[in-house]
Amino acid sequence: MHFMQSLHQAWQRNDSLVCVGLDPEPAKFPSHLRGTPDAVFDFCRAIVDATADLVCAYKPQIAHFAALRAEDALERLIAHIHTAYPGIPVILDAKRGDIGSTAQHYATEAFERYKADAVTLNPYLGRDSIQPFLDRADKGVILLCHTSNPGAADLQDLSVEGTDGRRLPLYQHVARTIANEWNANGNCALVTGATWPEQLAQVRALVGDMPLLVPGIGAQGGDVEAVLRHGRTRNGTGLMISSSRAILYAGTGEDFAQAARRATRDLRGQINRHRG
Ligand SMILES: O=C(O)c1cc(=O)[nH]c(=O)n1[C@@H]1O[C@H](COP(=O)(O)O)[C@@H](O)[C@H]1O
Repeated sequence: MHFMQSLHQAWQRNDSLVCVGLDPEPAKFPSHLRGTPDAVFDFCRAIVDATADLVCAYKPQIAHFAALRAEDALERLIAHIHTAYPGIPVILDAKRGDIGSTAQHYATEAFERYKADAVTLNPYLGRDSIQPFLDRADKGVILLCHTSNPGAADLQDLSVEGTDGRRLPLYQHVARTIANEWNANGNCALVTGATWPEQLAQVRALVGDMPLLVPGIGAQGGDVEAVLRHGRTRNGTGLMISSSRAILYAGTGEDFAQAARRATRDLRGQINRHRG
């Protein structure tokens, strides 16, 4: 199924805009799992099994697996999500971006090796670096626009001259260019951090109903109410509100997966109260 189609269906079916980020950090695992041979997979699978009816997507972050030499666990985890919970889209958070010939290999990595439904990308190298992904109409192409970190302002807020000759912040030029020129297949989405609600509102105004991936809730302190007020579409969707640490490490004992379930359910409830 197309990423956009499965995302829309998951929003409805699970009545949820919550995306659970899968960012394994073994030092934070409960002690009964620490040091066991397949701890990364077992931890993440338990989180998925405890939350699959509460989410609109999962977002494994590739460096968290690669740094642990756990790419094999990532492959098995994504396969598990597809088999056990068909229709829940998997976003591979890889933030790739390279010249076209290399980008082709990154696309193969994301979609053929890992079988992700969508991937996060850095648009900085320009359209030809993204084209191999845009060409996959069935896959989601999620481009960084205004990131959640404090340093987002260093470059993304710089004033540039747009194609119409008027000046605007770089992130708005990125949003406009992607919405008007790169989204011919309707498979693009943008990353806009929850920690920058004003910028989120600007992006929403520029891109219509395009889905926005919004990290920065939970550990980074973003405000759920502000995200909904500035980012939701007219039908009260349009957002993948992502949280990793606040869900994964909500509990530290043998019942960590149940604690993650409670944290996910609470976040879904908080979001739904502001969906309008
Ligand atoms: O692309 C992302 O997912 C992303 C973009 C961004 O602007 N900020 C951001 O935090 N992320 C990712 O979202 C996750 C946030 O994790 P928590 O702060 O623990 O919820 C991490 O995996 C980040 O790499």
